[in-house]
Amino acid sequence: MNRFEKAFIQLKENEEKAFVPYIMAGDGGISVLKERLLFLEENGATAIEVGIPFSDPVADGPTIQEASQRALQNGTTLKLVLEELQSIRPFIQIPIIIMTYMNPIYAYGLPEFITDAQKAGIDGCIIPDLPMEEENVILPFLSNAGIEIIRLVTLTSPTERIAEIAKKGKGFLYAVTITGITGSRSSFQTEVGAYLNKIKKVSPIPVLAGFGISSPEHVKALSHYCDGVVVGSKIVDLFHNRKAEEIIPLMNATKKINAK
Ligand SMILES: O=P(O)(O)OC[C@@H](O)[C@@H](O)c1c[nH]c2ccccc12
Repeated sequence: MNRFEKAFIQLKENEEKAFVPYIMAGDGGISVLKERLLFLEENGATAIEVGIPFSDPVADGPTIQEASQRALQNGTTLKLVLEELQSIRPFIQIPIIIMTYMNPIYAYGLPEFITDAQKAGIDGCIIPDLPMEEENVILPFLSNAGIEIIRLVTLTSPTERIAEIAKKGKGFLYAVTITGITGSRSSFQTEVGAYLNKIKKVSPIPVLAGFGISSPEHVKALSHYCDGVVVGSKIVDLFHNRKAEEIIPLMNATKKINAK
């Protein structure tokens, strides 16, 4: 049983929904990564997405683009992050997911990336610019290393494609809730509930909603239709502005006591 399966069984037993925060590694310096991961785990994160800074994050909005720039200016590299995660791994029990584009992996060297990600104890990867049709460049190596690909589906994905993608994974399915890039939003398209219900019907693995989620109300509303949420920009913003305590009510919105 991998860490994802353990995490989701725990959620089911606690009758809670998943909360997966995203942070940018190296934003605030690589030295704060451990304390931020510990803080998120201690406050109820189901798993954590660790972003690798990149000069051309095409799927990211301004908040994460700026975090990426700060991390790059701090001298953050994929190698540095994997080394730091290897030293942090023994202290963190929940799944750790690397969020990176393909370019940093190619620049690092695919075999070396797989070796070092496995040494770091990474459980999953989100690679937004790797469509399912092109996965075979890396999937066999990740599978051998016990690393899951967390796949994305979007509002415009046909149902058959959603079903096909959902059947390939073992971690969770990432349902993107808006047509566009990452970044906190004030509202969602009305059909997002029906969209999440449709995905839940065809997915054998947990479905998490992500993009634009930035308040406890959003967390409750969207996790009603699926197995939980991913929150990135809001978390990046709160850490950057030294308001980490405001992350706690966001996470608590997925807890049983709040689930109305
Ligand atoms: O920032 P938001 O709107 O809360 O969305 C989550 C997102 O940041 C995180 O999952 C992520 C960061 N970069 C990405 C690129 C593609 C897909 C997902 C991501």
